[in-house]
Amino acid sequence: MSEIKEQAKKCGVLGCTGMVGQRFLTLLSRHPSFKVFKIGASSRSAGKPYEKACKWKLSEALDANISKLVVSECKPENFQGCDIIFSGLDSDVAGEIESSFRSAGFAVFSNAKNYRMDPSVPLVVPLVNADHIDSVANQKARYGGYIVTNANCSTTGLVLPLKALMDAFGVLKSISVVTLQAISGAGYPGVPSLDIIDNVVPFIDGEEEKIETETRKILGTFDGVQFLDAPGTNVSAHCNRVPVLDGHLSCISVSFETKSKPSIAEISRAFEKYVPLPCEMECYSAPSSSIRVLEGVDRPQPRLDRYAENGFAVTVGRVRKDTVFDVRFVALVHNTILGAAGSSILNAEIAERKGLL
Ligand SMILES: NC(=O)C1=CN([C@@H]2O[C@H](COP(=O)(O)OP(=O)(O)OC[C@H]3O[C@@H](n4cnc5c(N)ncnc54)[C@H](OP(=O)(O)O)[C@@H]3O)[C@@H](O)[C@H]2O)C=CC1
Ligand SMILES: N[C@@H](CC(=O)OP(=O)(O)O)C(=O)O
Repeated sequence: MSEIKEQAKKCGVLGCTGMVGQRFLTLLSRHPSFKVFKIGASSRSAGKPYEKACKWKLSEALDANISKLVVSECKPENFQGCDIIFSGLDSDVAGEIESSFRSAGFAVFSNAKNYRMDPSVPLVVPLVNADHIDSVANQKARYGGYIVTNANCSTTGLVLPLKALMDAFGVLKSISVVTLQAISGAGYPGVPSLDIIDNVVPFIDGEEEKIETETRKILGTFDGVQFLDAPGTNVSAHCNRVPVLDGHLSCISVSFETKSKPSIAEISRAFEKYVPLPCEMECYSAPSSSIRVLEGVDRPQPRLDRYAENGFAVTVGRVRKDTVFDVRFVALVHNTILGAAGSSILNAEIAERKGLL
């Protein structure tokens, strides 16, 4: 766009018409140093102005300049001049397209599942394992560019409170999580209305496996060469789709390996005191408080709490003793903000601070 300032990073957004793509454009439209420069989607949308190509689903109106941009096909040559590529691509096509952008030398920040468990690609929940971004030097040497992935949206809402507990009390032995996931998580048009209205669907394809495996990589370490899974961290997940627009709620129970079990007050304090790296670095999108703890007996709730810290925090409530595990609580994450586009943007802010852009 013509008004892009000299010092602003020019951003390309792949998958711009989808639920995550719409969130990218909204968040980037008010970003002080990242500006939308090119947008891409499928050949069905390419060649059309964004306002014609996209079925806009967010309550906030989009910036008029962005809505007039013409959608391109997702080919690296159409994104020349971009400093950052954000991807909200469907996973059926993300693998090949993102790899072509990496080979063309771009820094790609992806939401898709394709490369999350790749041993050379960091899986970064920015409020949890920002240090894993350092590993992109290895990809740069091999491919010219690099891919940084962020996690499955439910995984993101889980690992943030788990990381606070790990830092405070050591290895987490066993974790049980039961999710209640919003329909925007399934993309657009997503779950048929006849399936979800007046209903709960107790199955989301592949979701439980992703939560169980991604959690160990994210809570693990990067030793300069490879990613090492966190010890313990045995996760059992049940996933359910519920008739909520945005916001994934999780009921979580945790057992610690340590014999001296922390009290409920100590656990609540560990959530509140947790300060992740992007907050220390004062990244623009970092929340002032990354885990918000609520006292109300019936909180958090998606409708009331999903926009805590502009959607960049996880809200925790009902922290209490468990009769089988050591502690149980409820956590809420905004699935398309911290659970998707917002985390990609924070990852790019971290990469910028580290001189990797
Ligand atoms: N929704 C969420 O809460 C979360 C989603 N994710 C992941 O983020 C990604 C995007 O999700 P979401 O926005 O919900 O999905 P949507 O289905 O809403 O959007 C998919 C996007 O991919 C584009 N696309 C589809 N086929 C092609 C193609 N052949 N070439 C180029 N572009 C194509 C679509 O463009 P067009 O309109 O032209 O078809 C659209 O822009 C997925 O990988 C998803 O798994 C991750 C975490 C959370
Ligand atoms: N499957 C998630 C959203 C998503 O697309 O996740 P992933 O990128 O891990 O497939 C949901 O339905 O809420």
